[in-house]
Amino acid sequence: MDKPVGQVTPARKTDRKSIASWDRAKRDGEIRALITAYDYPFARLAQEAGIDGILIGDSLGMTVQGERDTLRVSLDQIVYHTGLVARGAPDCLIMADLPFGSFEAGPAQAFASAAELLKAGADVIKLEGGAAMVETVGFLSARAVPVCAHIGLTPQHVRQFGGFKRQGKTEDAAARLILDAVALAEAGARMVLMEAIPTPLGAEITRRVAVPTIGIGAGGGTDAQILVLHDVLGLTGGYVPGFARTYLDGAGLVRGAIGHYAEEVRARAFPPES
Ligand SMILES: Nc1nc(=O)c2c([nH]1)NC[C@@H]1CN(c3ccc(C(=O)N[C@@H](CCC(=O)O)C(=O)O)cc3)CN21
Ligand SMILES: CC(C)C(=O)C(=O)O
Ligand SMILES: [Mg+2]
Repeated sequence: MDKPVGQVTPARKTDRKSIASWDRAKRDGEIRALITAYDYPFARLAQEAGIDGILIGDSLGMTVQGERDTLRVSLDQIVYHTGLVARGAPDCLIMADLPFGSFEAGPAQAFASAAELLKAGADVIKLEGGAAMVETVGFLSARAVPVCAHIGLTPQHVRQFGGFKRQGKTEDAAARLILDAVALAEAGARMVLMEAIPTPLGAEITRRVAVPTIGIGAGGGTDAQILVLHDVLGLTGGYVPGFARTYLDGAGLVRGAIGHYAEEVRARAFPPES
């Protein structure tokens, strides 16, 4: 860690909320950083720390709800958490996940769900899927909904994949992901997020699409990086993907503080005598 805990980076003046600013950053070769967050205090801290964008990810099913996958997260839950995060980080790009079951039935279902997320404060909605989602992405894009297309390891496909498995490992699979990314961008996607794919493939897709790319476990060749908040802070109870980096022993700090408080109560050191 370079900085003491609690030190606040001065607010960044550069525009990081408008999608146009992300296009500009790609053009200028300026890399950007996103993180997930699910509530007001962490969103506020992320903005103060100078993060460019915040994702209200359906990973909250795992990090916040303690589930083993993301499948049971509801649209209402993402709407609720998006409101909290948007209030905490008004200067960051706010991206919200369309959860499993809220968009796959067709473009009309996707639009109704996406509209709820924009009303809750999202600047961009993210949906998982490749070629199968091209029509939906076109429909949303023509109707005022900025879309980020999520390809590669799409956790909502965990049953189909048979686990959280890295994608794009064969030449065929890599070629298909390139075609998917190009088709999604041509259909109107304003961003493409790639998860758990080989580094050269992440770089190749970044060159092939005009829109900004975001990578997680996709190597250093993407226009932006994203990680899950609880992994960064050392708060994830359970499996942390190998590509994540933990910058803080959050679990140790929190356990220590709560333990200290409980100890003082038992020792009658808290509350103080009045
Ligand atoms: N805490 C947390 N961090 C994340 O980054 C994250 C979540 N949760 N939940 C939703 C998805 C799932 N993620 C993952 C999970 C595993 C791999 C991975 O690389 N898996 C190994 C082993 C898979 C296996 O068990 O066979 C691989 O080599 O494929 C990648 C992304 C990323 N996302
Ligand atoms: C891991 C990121 C990309 C995500 O989709 C989430 O947090 O739900
Ligand atoms: Mg997600």
